[in-house]
Amino acid sequence: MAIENSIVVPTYHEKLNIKPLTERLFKALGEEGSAKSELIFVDDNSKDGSVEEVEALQKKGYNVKIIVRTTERGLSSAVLKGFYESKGEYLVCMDADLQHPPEYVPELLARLRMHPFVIGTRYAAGVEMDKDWPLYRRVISSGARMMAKPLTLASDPMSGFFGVQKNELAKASEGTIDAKGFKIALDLLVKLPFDDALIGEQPFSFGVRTEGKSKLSSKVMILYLAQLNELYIYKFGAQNVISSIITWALIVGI
Ligand SMILES: Nc1nc2c(ncn2[C@@H]2O[C@H](COP(=O)(O)OP(=O)(O)O[C@H]3O[C@H](CO)[C@@H](O)[C@H](O)[C@@H]3O)[C@@H](O)[C@H]2O)c(=O)[nH]1
Ligand SMILES: [Mg+2]
Repeated sequence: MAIENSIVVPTYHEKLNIKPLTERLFKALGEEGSAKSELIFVDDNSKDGSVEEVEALQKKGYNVKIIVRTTERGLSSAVLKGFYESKGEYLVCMDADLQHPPEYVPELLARLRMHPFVIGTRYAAGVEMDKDWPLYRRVISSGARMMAKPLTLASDPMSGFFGVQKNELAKASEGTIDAKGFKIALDLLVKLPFDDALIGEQPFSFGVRTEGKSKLSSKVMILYLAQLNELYIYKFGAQNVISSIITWALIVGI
């Protein structure tokens, strides 16, 4: 059966999460869904046994592969690499650490048949934030979300769980997608030409990381501000940055 769905997972030191993620994902997809889906890990040379873990899963018959990068590092560029190497038309990005529970993937894929882009959102009725997520991460996340409001209507543009149709990805002008940042969903939401009204949303409860550590450090906040600056200029033009900041201030009620 032809591959329709490609699930791309950036990894750095995630050996212990690879097997449970693969097993839970393909179980959730079921027999028919699994036959038309591939799972691609894009690893930045972790050298922690992730490759061997994937090889063992391949021997068990799972359609999974791992791309190991040795000359590049970074979450967004890893995701883009996976997208460009994928066979499917329906692309999903998710984290390895099970904070994006694989059981939501079939629903997200179904929505992706009807929307050019589907954002996994933690800000919806009936879902909740990981209770172990520290207060400082919640505060930063809320602030970051507010600052992105003028850029997109998506309710959780900071999310690392999303889907995009490959033909939409191909519409990005050459070299515009920023592979340096780590908020790849936000970048795509701003730069792909689809209308905001067409964005689909997949509510999900943010899970708890039980193996390994978060890779995102405080430096990420500075990178995010730089990314926001670039996106404001991209969307509103350099001369409009001041007025868009005023718009933002009005929106968030400062
Ligand atoms: N290849 C590669 N993968 C990376 C890198 N840095 C992180 N990753 C992978 O990217 C995924 C997310 O990293 P975490 O370290 O688990 O991030 P987090 O602090 O939990 O933040 C996540 O949730 C936030 C809230 O939704 C998101 O904003 C953020 O993008 C990320 O998805 C994991 O699978 C991790 O291994 C890197 O430099 N290279
Ligand atoms: Mg995580």
